[in-house]
Amino acid sequence: MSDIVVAVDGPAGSGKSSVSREAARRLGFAYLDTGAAYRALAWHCLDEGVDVEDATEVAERVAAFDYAIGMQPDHYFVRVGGEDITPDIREPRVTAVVSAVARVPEVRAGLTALFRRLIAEASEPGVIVEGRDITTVVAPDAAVRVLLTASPEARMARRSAELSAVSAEATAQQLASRDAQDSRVVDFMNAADGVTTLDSTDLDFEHTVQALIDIVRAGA
Ligand SMILES: Nc1ncnc2c1ncn2[C@@H]1O[C@H](COP(=O)(O)OP(=O)(O)OP(=O)(O)O)[C@@H](O)[C@H]1O
Ligand SMILES: Nc1ccn([C@@H]2O[C@H](COP(=O)(O)O)[C@@H](O)[C@H]2O)c(=O)n1
Repeated sequence: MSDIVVAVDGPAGSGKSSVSREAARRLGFAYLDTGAAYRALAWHCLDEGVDVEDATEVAERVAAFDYAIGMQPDHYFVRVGGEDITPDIREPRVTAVVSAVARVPEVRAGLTALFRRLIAEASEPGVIVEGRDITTVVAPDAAVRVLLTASPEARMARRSAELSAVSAEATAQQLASRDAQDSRVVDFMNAADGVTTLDSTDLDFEHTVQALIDIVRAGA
């Protein structure tokens, strides 16, 4: 079991995955991308022809969800039923439905239990866990708790730069719509008590990684 748990939450495009993964790599920590599990379950529902708006049907898929994720920063993978679906979970068709899957209470309970098990099983000296409800629900007792934010304009510009095939307007609309849907389920826009806010609006990637590492070293 890791001695140091670092919980990182924040809105879409704030840099949670990329910054957490790089900080974990430099610290020699494990890294857990929790959004990948919600995405993988959404992918699985689409693959099986499940109506993602039918909460009962979606909930039925959680108990037997055969999921595996790589937690080493340099060996990241996502598998369902042994099939590697690492790139597939980022497809727009998955992103479009993941919030509907993530709002089902049985899904949240099942995946929260899975995340806690994965955190407990990590053997590295520390683990950085990122998502939307890590500081408040999954690991509220984490040694270090961070809300990674950036202005909507900065987040949209960063996401647009990644998705050259999609218009900036469409990207902005998708990001805002996902944040709006997800905010109905968990509050990741405001730091809970004891959570440190890291605003990367005016920081480049390198400075943001360094700022997170500094927070970890000061708090652990
Ligand atoms: N401080 C920064 N300055 C510039 N670009 C950044 C910064 N932080 C992250 N990025 C870039 O912004 C993009 C979005 O980051 P990332 O995918 O890590 O966000 P996220 O919060 O995990 O998003 P989502 O919740 O939608 O998965 C990536 O291309 C990443 O490299
Ligand atoms: N702790 C979490 C993490 C994610 N979600 C849901 O999954 C979606 C995808 O997350 P990404 O970080 O990969 O973008 C996200 O939009 C949420 O619907 C969650 O609910 N809780």
